[in-house]
Amino acid sequence: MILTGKEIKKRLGTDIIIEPYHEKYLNPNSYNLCLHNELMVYEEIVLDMARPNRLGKYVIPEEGMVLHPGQLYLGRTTERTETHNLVPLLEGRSSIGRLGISVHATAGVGDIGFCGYWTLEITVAQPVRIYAGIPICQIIYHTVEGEIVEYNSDKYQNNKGIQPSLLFKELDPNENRQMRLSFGEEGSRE
Ligand SMILES: O=c1ccn([C@H]2C[C@H](O)[C@@H](COP(=O)(O)OP(=O)(O)OP(=O)(O)O)O2)c(=O)[nH]1
Repeated sequence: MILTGKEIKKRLGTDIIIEPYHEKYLNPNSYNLCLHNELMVYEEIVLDMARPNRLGKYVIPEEGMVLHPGQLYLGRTTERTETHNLVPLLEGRSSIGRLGISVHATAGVGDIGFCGYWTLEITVAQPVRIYAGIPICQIIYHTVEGEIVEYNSDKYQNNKGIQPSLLFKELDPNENRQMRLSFGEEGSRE
């Protein structure tokens, strides 16, 4: 079941922490989260999922910043959230989607126990000017069934800001090479 706005409000300070919280962002069954003014853009032409990739940092100025199609922008929410006993889901807002702006790349599901700022994987369908501080997405809370094991990852838990992919942390370089060899890469097939 999805929590209503009133239930979200009732659980503030216990199962749900949203900092800062503003009543005006509470919806019938979600809460709007705002865009921070920091953005990051990968500087590599080809990203390597097995290694850290270089990033450029930008600050969205007062007059806004034009985002362009074909580019991935990593942003983050202004709000730090903590969720216990519920699954937090990150979703776009219709008004933002109607401008051709997507706020996540297929991964909108958060974990029970996730604490931190949400990293946004922003792409746009056509050039569009964005501004910091706008409510860009919404958080939805799902009740759960079954025993709970809280999220406790060394990748994204308790983050302090935008986090690029840390997938490389879970890849053992030797295991990874073996996998590539078995798929016939690196010039030989095993
Ligand atoms: O667009 C998103 C989606 C999720 N998260 C946060 C909440 C979530 O709890 C955490 C980890 O997400 P997920 O479990 O999808 O990532 P993973 O790559 O599987 O990481 P891990 O191995 O740490 O679970 O990142 C974001 O900041 N942005």
